[in-house]
Amino acid sequence: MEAKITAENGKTAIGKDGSVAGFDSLHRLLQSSLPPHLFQEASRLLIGLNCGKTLDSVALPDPAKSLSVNHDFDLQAFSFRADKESLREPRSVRVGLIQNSIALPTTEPLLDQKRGIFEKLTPIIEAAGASGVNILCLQEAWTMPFAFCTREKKWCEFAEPVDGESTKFLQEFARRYNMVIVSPILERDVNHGETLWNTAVIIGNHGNIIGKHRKNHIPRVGDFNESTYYMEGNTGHPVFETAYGKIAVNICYGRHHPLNWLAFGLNGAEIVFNPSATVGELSEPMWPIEARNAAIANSYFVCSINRVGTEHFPNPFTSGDGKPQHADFGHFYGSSYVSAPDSSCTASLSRYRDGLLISDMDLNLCRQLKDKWGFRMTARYEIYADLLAHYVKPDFEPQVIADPLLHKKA
Ligand SMILES: NC(=O)NCCC(=O)O
Repeated sequence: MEAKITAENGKTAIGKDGSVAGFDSLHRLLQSSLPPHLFQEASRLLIGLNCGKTLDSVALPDPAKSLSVNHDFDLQAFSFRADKESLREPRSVRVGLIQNSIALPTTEPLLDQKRGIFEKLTPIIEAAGASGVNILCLQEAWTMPFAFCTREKKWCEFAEPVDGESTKFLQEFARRYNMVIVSPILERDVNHGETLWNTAVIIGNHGNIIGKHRKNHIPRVGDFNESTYYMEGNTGHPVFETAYGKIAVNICYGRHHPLNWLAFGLNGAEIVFNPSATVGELSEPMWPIEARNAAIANSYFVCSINRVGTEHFPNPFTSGDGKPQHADFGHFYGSSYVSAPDSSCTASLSRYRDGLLISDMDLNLCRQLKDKWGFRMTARYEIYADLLAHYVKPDFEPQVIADPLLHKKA
């Protein structure tokens, strides 16, 4: 495709459809615009090298490819290597991430909207199953539009108990494909007064529910009025030991909190999923950095997922910034990707199309990076524990040593 780049003087080249000047992603734009040797160099600088080489793409089986063509979703697959070890076998796992737009307008009956998403996701989950994915993760609050900008309470009807309809829907696939599935939903806790939480349900590869994790950090930024709906999570930083490795879930806004990432690492996570819902104007420059940095700092893989498209709501709302009322959040820019502990990462999925990103990873890479860089050994946790223990007390005073000359009269 010809590049139609129109960005000038700070004007954006993002198309109405959410494309980058007609391309699915920045990566695709560069690939199409640069001569191959320059693209290779740009790629090396932008997404790094894994064990000294560019990531290999992985050939997927024909049924998966046909599903992506017939149901119009982006399908990409990559493979991360690790060095061969003498005393341990490779620990290879195939991970799948799904990003998608909603299926029906937000004005349709809620049940139709939810079932529409189930229907839309079915071929994408089947493509993951046909590709032999071991662990699959969906996007944040995947069963519903991301209505938390509206502050209207009718959207609470989408909330489900951990063993509700969406879990039952996914348990079938988990059993059929021997696949662990991470399912981020709006949870209704029926045993505690029907309270609401933003929760990831972990479904084991036998269709069993292994456990759940509730989002720790809730945004109070822009139109993200999520604190109107549910409370800060109370499940700590659990790591789930699955048939395919130790996994954890850092839900969306938690990615801005380095200690949140650290805590999952301290509990032994090898892969941390970051199912998200975030929009271009707010966070797009942060998106390629934060998860990748977390993967490096904590010697684990991070799988970042963002939803796709612009969701319009029936009633307009304001953002408290003096700007005119509006009825959408802005564009959810997709761009799901995987980061490895050696600082390499995959190209991202489309900025505007539904997609399935598959990544093979040898989990031995986590310990290899710990041995190489020694971040855990050099971390000096005790001095930070001491600082934090003081900081949370009301009588804390910052350790500031002022230049005595600063306050002397001339
Ligand atoms: N869903 C959510 O927490 N979004 C907050 C916005 C952001 O973190 O980019």
